[in-house]
Amino acid sequence: MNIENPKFKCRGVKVHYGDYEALKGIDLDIADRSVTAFIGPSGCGKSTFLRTFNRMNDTIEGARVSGSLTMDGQDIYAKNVDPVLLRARVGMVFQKPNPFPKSIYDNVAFGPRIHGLTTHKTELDALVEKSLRRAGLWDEVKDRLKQPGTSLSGGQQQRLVIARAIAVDPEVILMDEPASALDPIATARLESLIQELKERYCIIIVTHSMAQAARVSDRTAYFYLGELIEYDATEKIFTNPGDIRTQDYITGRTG
Ligand SMILES: Nc1ncnc2c1ncn2[C@@H]1O[C@H](COP(=O)(O)OP(=O)(O)OP(=O)(O)O)[C@@H](O)[C@H]1O
Repeated sequence: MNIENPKFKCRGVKVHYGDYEALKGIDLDIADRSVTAFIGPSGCGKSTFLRTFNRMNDTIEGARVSGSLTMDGQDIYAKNVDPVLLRARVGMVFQKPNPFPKSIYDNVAFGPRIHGLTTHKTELDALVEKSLRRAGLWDEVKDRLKQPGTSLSGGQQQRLVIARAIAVDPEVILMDEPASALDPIATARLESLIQELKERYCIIIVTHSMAQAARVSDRTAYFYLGELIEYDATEKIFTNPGDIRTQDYITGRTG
């Protein structure tokens, strides 16, 4: 589908694990300030593809990425790109909330400290508060910032991890099945947060829940066996898919 001024442009993106071709040449553009969902049966390559956007596949032994992937027109696999800096611009939230074994405050302050984003304690305090507010967690934790991040509920921990990503001022947030460990109430909370965050960030979400993709995303990409089968407005994908394989998946005949 045609997207004006895309945040990411992927052309012929392949990923191999050793000899195994997990992604077979993906062409797709991702819009800024919107939510893009990746769906498809288990093993189709959604998570593998998600990890290409912040070079997390670099950390997996035997994984090899080829093709072209640009962010704001710049090749993110160019030799002069520092993956650590890239990952601050393109944050990631995983399936299981993974707060560091530190206080709530220190979880959020971690990135800004490493990247030297603030010079004074008051500035850091303000940044921690702003990040927690944006992640919709401030009111619940403002009186217990010194307690361990792991003392929070699963849904709160997931929002803490989002606050930690937000603290380094990213442009993109990648989410790999972020609600799969959450109960329905925490999931609803997370979904409404995603809706708020898209006003500011480019969000890409991998989800097994088609209902969730339908609720939160603007565009949906359907993958099958390492190929992109269909990519369109979410409403179109779920009401009138153009490919029989997409239709089989959304109606529960595949996967
Ligand atoms: N580290 C790895 N080493 C070898 N093969 C891998 C590795 N990670 C993924 N794969 C393989 O690549 C393919 C795509 O996996 P991936 O995890 O991206 O799929 P997925 O669509 O996200 O699946 P799921 O929905 O089950 O999480 C699968 O066949 C998987 O077995």
